[in-house]
Amino acid sequence: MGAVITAEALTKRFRRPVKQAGLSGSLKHLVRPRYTEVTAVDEVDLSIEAGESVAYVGPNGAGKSTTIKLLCGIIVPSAGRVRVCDVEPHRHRSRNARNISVVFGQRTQLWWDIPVIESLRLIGDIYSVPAADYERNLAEMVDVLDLAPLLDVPVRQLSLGQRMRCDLAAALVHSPTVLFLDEPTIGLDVAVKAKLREFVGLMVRERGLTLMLTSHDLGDIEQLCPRLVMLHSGRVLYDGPYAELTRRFAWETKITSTLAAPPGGRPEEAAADILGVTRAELHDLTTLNVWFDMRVTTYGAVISGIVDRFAISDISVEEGDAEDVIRRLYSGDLKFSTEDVS
Ligand SMILES: Nc1ncnc2c1ncn2[C@@H]1O[C@H](COP(=O)(O)OP(=O)(O)OP(=O)(O)O)[C@@H](O)[C@H]1O
Repeated sequence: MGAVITAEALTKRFRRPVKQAGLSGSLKHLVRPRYTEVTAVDEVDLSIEAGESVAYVGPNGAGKSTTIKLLCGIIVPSAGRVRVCDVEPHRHRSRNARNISVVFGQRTQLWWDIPVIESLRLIGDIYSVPAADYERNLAEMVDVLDLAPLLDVPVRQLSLGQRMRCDLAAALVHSPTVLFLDEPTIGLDVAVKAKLREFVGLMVRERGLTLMLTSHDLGDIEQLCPRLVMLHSGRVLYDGPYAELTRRFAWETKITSTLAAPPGGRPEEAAADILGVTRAELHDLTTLNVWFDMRVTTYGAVISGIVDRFAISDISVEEGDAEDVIRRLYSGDLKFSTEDVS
């Protein structure tokens, strides 16, 4: 099967007003408005095949939501090309809407005051789902998501986990080709998270659903998405297998040393002086954490540098893994060079 989602040099720029603080700032802005331009999505290339599950990750402000909005046709690109199921989303919004579904962990698409089953029926009607397809779809989702006790309950009376299960069912009533999940497991307990992931995985396997997921939850990514697209400042920083992230980015390794006694002077500076060390921190008087770049030095050289400078009673090494890379990406702590940005 061919690509379901394609983006070529997809770019979205926003104009943001520049205002000085206070009343005079607001008045000046009224008289002579000034704007600055923000490039939220910057020449992004993407090609996602039917049935693929892709995690779309990046720190706050990286451009994830803006990309999803472009793919949903809610906003118009400033430059570049985008197609979802052979439709230009912003030009044919309702045709695009038939092919996609979006679930936001923070918001519901169900009607707050009416029973869940009524919402599902309404969605079926809006999308003109044939009655037999609707019944078959509903029966499968009620079964797999264990919805039977919830169908007659108004949405406002549901717990977050119950509501998310219903929201997922609602998203799939019209059998979309593409599902966008935005932080689907935020705030859910471990058991509900597991159930949701299992359900989404099943839909991908059985229905050939194409999944694009944004999540801060590494479990979601690890369990659902073999492929990961990492975004930073609107640009694609990495696009490849989840498993290869470590080789590419986890070159920073940590050595934790327990010092025999609290060191005098400036221990962090002394440690940072060792070739290849990227940073050093002292905790609880005698715990010294040193991070180094595996591409420029070796464990042996760094350990001997530490031993030369400090009296050590214990030492341990912690290699980075994919989880660590993503955690550092989200915290803004991931170090990468401009060559990393494609
Ligand atoms: N309507 C808008 N007007 C002006 N700037 C915007 C608008 N929407 C987004 N931006 C800016 O575009 C950039 C990307 O925002 P976006 O919401 O896509 O990031 P994100 O990766 O989804 O972040 P988060 O994880 O915080 O949701 C940010 O700098 C944001 O301030």
